Amino acid sequence: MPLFEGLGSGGEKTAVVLDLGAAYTKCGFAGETGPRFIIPSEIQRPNLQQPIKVVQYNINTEELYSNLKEFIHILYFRHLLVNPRDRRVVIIESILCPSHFRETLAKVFFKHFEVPSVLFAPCHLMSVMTLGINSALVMDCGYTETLVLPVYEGIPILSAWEALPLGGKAIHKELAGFLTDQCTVDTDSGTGQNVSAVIGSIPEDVVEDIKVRTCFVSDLQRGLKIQEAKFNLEGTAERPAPPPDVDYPLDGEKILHIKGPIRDSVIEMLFEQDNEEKSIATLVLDTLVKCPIDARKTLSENLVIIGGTAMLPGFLHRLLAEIRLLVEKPKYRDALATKSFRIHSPPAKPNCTAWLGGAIFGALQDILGSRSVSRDLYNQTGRIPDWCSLSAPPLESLYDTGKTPPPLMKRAFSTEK
Ligand SMILES: Nc1ncnc2c1ncn2[C@@H]1O[C@H](COP(=O)(O)OP(=O)(O)OP(=O)(O)O)[C@@H](O)[C@H]1O
Repeated sequence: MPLFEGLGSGGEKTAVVLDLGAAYTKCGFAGETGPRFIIPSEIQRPNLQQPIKVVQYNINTEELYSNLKEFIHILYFRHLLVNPRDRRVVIIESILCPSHFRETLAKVFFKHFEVPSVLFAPCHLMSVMTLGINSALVMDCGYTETLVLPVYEGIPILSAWEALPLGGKAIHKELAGFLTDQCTVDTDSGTGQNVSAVIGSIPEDVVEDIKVRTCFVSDLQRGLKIQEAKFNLEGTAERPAPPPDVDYPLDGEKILHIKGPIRDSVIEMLFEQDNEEKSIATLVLDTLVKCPIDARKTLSENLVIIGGTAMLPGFLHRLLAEIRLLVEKPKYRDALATKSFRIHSPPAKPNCTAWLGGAIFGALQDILGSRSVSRDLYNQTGRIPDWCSLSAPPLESLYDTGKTPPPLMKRAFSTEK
């Protein structure tokens, strides 16, 4: 329990802040400097060997409701150890989160856990809050995708977002392929054996561990040479000297020999341009081109990079070098109207920056009170305000006639009469 709660503030209890990511959930209390815990966004079912991912957008609502209910139960009663009815909730969400997912999540919180209020806060906007600035170009390079969204004077410019399905998931897939095709395993019965013959496929958590411990991002010159050698079918382009091979222990009894070239080449997929000439670096520039011309300089000088994949060693350095190379190309040179790019260092690790923004926002009790959706309001209307359902009737028109509507965002614990 946060220390300052016992100091007689007399107000409401600090809010729970939840960042439900596709790979990892970060959860803790508002006003704290980091999440209390980071756990995989998965649940185990006794009859299934594989864990079930909680963040899935293509399953039916009943199944999603049941998965979310089970997962949030674990959050409250195994990790947070607080009563859900006592605390507001701040949920960090992606702007690409489908309405049916956020509605099901809100239903779980309000109907099953009876929380007093819920606030959905966009992760890009929350990350900007950690720096005390109003405008920034935010790139989230997490598990499923890389998503760039500009925030100008505190308002996300939604029409300018750009995304690619490049993140941890894509890297793991490529790395798993390289490991099974190119590496060998030593066991008690012999050395240099084929990986798929000995262990079949490598589990994703092992692939992730190998990525985090052994892979890195090369600098621009080296990266370009690696790409050139990869796409040069005649074999005339020379690859730069690879890093040393690594022996990785598997199950405590086998040794996986990881080839050096895999360690640097696997991450290149983020920076290689695809058939449409897109990479994670072009996302930044394409977003800028879509922004009003007088906002571009402010945005390009305030880049904020969040998401766990940005924690790969060398990632930020390479991204900036790629951007500086691209701005000189004719496609961007004339269109951009800015050439200076700078990356902020937020006061948290990239995978927790959005959570920290939510924790700061959640600690501003008056603001939280006026911006959250209260349980009363939810019970009367049965839905939460959503910027993407603007064509639906306004919430006020949904109240029963003759009934006093609650204030749109009511303070659940207000002591005011
Ligand atoms: N120190 C690290 N070095 C490299 N990669 C890391 C590190 N820590 C986490 N990651 C990677 O970051 C990814 C998860 O990032 P993050 O927690 O931002 O994603 P998420 O919020 O769960 O997913 P999404 O943003 O798609 O919803 C995983 O692929 C993980 O392997």
